[in-house]
Amino acid sequence: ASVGDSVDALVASSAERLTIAEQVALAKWDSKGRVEDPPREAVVIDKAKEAGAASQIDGDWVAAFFRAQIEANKEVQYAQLAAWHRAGAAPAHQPVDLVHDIRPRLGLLQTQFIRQLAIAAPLRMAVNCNAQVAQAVGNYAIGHNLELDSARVAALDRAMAGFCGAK
Ligand SMILES: O=C(O)C(=O)C[C@]1(C(=O)O)C=C[C@@H](O)C=C1
Repeated sequence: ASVGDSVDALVASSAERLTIAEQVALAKWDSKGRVEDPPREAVVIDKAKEAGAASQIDGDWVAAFFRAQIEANKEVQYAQLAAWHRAGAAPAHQPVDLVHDIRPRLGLLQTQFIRQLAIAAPLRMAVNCNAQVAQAVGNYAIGHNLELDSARVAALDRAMAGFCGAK
């Protein structure tokens, strides 16, 4: 896979992670739990840094990348929970097990992210990095018939916002 393709792959993984955010939101609707769980965020970032180190990926960069992924995840959760509060109910759904099902799925995705980050690493220092990432998100949106000004595309832009710059 080329470096350019790897940014497309990161955008696709980010979209997958945001789809899982919808399941997280359902779990939190049922449990009445808070969206933001700072100790859990610390665990997610520590694990990512550890996995990144094994692939010779800069720890500060991996941390910045996953902080953005987590922020986007919360953005999706807040929007969905508010929509369900306005509607008076969440959509009918099976029980969602955050700890035993959803977080492990996020963990599997993390492995995929690390692989893709290792390939895409040279691009983060490119002068046009932000433009390339924005373009990759735009291409994803077009390919999936998403309006560029939709909440989903905004969340994808947020999710990829930690990719460029720094070391
Ligand atoms: O695991 C959770 O509880 C989530 O809401 C997911 C997630 C994440 O993106 O990894 C997002 C927000 C929380 O603060 C912690 C982690």
